Amino acid sequence: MTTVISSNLGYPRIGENREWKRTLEKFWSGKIDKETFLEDIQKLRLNHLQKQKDQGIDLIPVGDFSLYDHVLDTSVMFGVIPERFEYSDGPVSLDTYFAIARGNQKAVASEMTKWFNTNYHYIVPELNQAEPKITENRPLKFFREAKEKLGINGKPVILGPITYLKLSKGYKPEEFKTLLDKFVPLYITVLQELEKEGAEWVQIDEPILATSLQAEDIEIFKEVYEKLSSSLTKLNILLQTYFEGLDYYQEVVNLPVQGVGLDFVHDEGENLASIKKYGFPKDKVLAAGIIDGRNIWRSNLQAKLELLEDIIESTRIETLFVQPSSSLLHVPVTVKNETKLNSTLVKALSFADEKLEEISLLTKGLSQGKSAVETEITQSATAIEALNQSISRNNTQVRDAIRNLSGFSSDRNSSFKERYKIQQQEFQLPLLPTTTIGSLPQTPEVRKARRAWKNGEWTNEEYDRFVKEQMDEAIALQEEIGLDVFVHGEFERNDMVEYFGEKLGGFDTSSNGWVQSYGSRCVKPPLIYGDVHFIEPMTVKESVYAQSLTDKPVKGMLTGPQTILNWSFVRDDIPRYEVAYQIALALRKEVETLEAEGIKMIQVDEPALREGLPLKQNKWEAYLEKAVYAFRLSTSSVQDSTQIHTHMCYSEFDDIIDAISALDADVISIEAARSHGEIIRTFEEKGYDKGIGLGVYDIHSPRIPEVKEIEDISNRALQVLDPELFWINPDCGLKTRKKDEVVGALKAMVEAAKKIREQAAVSKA
Ligand SMILES: CN1c2c(nc(N)[nH]c2=O)NC[C@@H]1CNc1ccc(C(=O)N[C@@H](CCC(=O)N[C@@H](CCC(=O)N[C@@H](CCC(=O)O)C(=O)O)C(=O)O)C(=O)O)cc1
Ligand SMILES: N[C@@H](CCS)C(=O)O
Ligand SMILES: [Zn+2]
Repeated sequence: MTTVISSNLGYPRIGENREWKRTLEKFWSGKIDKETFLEDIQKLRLNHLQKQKDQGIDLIPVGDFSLYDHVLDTSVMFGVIPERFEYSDGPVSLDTYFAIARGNQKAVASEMTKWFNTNYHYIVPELNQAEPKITENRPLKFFREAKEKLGINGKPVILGPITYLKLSKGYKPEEFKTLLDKFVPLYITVLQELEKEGAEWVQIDEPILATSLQAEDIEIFKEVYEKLSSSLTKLNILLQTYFEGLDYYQEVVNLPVQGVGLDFVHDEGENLASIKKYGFPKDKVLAAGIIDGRNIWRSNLQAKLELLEDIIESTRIETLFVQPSSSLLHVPVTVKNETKLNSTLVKALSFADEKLEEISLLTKGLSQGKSAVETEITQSATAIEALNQSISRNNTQVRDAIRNLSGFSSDRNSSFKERYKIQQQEFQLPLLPTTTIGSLPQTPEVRKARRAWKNGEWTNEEYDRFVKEQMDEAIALQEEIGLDVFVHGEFERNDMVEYFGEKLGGFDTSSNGWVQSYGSRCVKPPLIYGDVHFIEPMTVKESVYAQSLTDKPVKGMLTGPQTILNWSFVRDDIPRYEVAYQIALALRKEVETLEAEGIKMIQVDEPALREGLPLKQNKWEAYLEKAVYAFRLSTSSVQDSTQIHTHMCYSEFDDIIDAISALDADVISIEAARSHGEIIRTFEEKGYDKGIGLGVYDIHSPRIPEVKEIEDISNRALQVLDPELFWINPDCGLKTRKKDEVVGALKAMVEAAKKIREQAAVSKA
């Protein structure tokens, strides 16, 4: 008989009403002092633990809660603090901790990047000549707190040494082993102290195991985990993987640890297949991640129980943990406050708290027999069936369109070269046209106005008038600055994805379904629950109005199919690519409407195209082919004279440059300011033969760049890119910046463009 234990991997930090975010921001702005801040935060942390306890979770994670980011927590615990923050010794202060994440007067923040293929961002550790040391045994601190305050014997969570180092920068590949040798003894100390304190299990997260690794990496895993294990006598190590199946399944499950956590949701069936083929060591615990930690759909408990029974049958293990497929960090807190969604949809949802309930129910079902949870099994099946049968999932027009996709061309009428000539004629733009990426500052005034409108304090007319006034100001400002191609400013949008979720059919938006994106910044991913379709124009009113104010071209501004898909919670009863095609067809109608209403440049942003890449490289080609097709489906029906732009804000570019070119956009603007060198090298090697704007300044910083800096960065790019095709623009949208920062920076950018044009004219003469 297998013993079954319920477990969790991590709980959302933000609180039911984003209390975490509000407390952090109050502290940062000096509205509360440190003591109040720490008290409020502790209340929240303990409340999260208590909730998990009340939900009947046996193994509750501790130390997963963070004041900003868990990778930063790991760096700070090991004293990995860049020199510019002037840390010397002893405990790391809150000021230093937040300075690394957010920068301060003297030092720029550390870089932030995507956590695997999620929309969560971590702070990249800078290892440059790091001499790591333990500044504080963080997991121990939170293990003690849970025990003392709530009587919980928690499961400390630590980011594993190999994943930590692989996610870091500031060292050469050949230095990896030497660095690891410095960190492993510190991990041993942390674990031994936990053991002494009475911890039974420690969860060591090594999600890097779910990516494409080399055989030598696995050898490193063997060495490291041998060292960790042999230094412990009682503490059990749970080696936790997530987000994909394991290529080196046999090697991983045979590592010298007491338990292995596998993702049975996002692995495309690979982990189960491996278990069936190779078995699972009987003396180890299998921690089965079977409740989706990254999506929000209620589980069919019957199907999940069958899967668990299959796992038990195939392994005959003594102990099984039932748990989510990953930390619940990636899903909102609770469905209970969702009072505005339709009842069919709301019954089919499961956020973090409901997922914990599902885990408890499955544990009970396995331990006490199915009959113990018969009612809940029926309820879950009924809720899911009702959504599947609903009219929203059976839209014949959408289904027919998807069946007949060949009826929609995904090719423009003419080649880029021919279009280029026609568009040059049409727009008469100067050499090196200047533009921005779309959003202008979302000031507190703009957010307040939207809140007033959403709360019913403002009428539609009042809100429309307000948005128009913002556009009047924005167009006048762009005239004054002297830009060549304008934007309307995106003042009407809460978010570049949520906004479309509010307007497209097949989508709904939750009231409180927030998830952390980076630091205190959250996003509210819309819910794609039905067949996606165009209802009415979504952006045309604003674009047409803004265009009416100027003779300069104003770009229509849309978010692309892959990005809408990636930043939404997507139905899981049909393939994701099919949903992307549905979105693409809806966007195609919007593009056609914009064009028909006289908008001659249309930008379709795809910042999440790269983030959506599967973690395993052998799956990239299939993904990219579909993502490129979806983009082309959205944009290809326009006339040759209509200029299609796209934008991507990430700098790792070289490995997907062919796919980017295949989008066949007339102009792409990409983030480049922080990694200009690398990008230029990519173009040196591979070239690029369509319109391109490399970001010439970093929009994440409030700093106003010097004209000379922008000139230099542009001139370097112009050594490898054709000046006839080169655009000058910032890295990304300007919504998070203040107005005066934006004006200063854009004026410098326009000035730099003028100077480069003058130099070009001189050298031509
Ligand atoms: C480009 N990025 C995006 C990603 N994902 C998206 N879905 N969207 C993106 O733009 N992923 C990668 C990056 C991540 N970057 C960011 C940047 C900024 C934010 C951010 O600022 N988030 C805001 C919430 C934004 C929002 O939707 N605001 C609503 C208002 C909601 C609200 O909090 N209202 C307050 C009142 C506000 C007031 O009075 O001033 C309330 O109700 O109490 C809106 O504008 O209507 C954040 O604050 O976290 C996120 C990701
Ligand atoms: N058009 C959007 C793109 C962000 S990636 C903006 O400017 O905010
Ligand atoms: Zn961007």
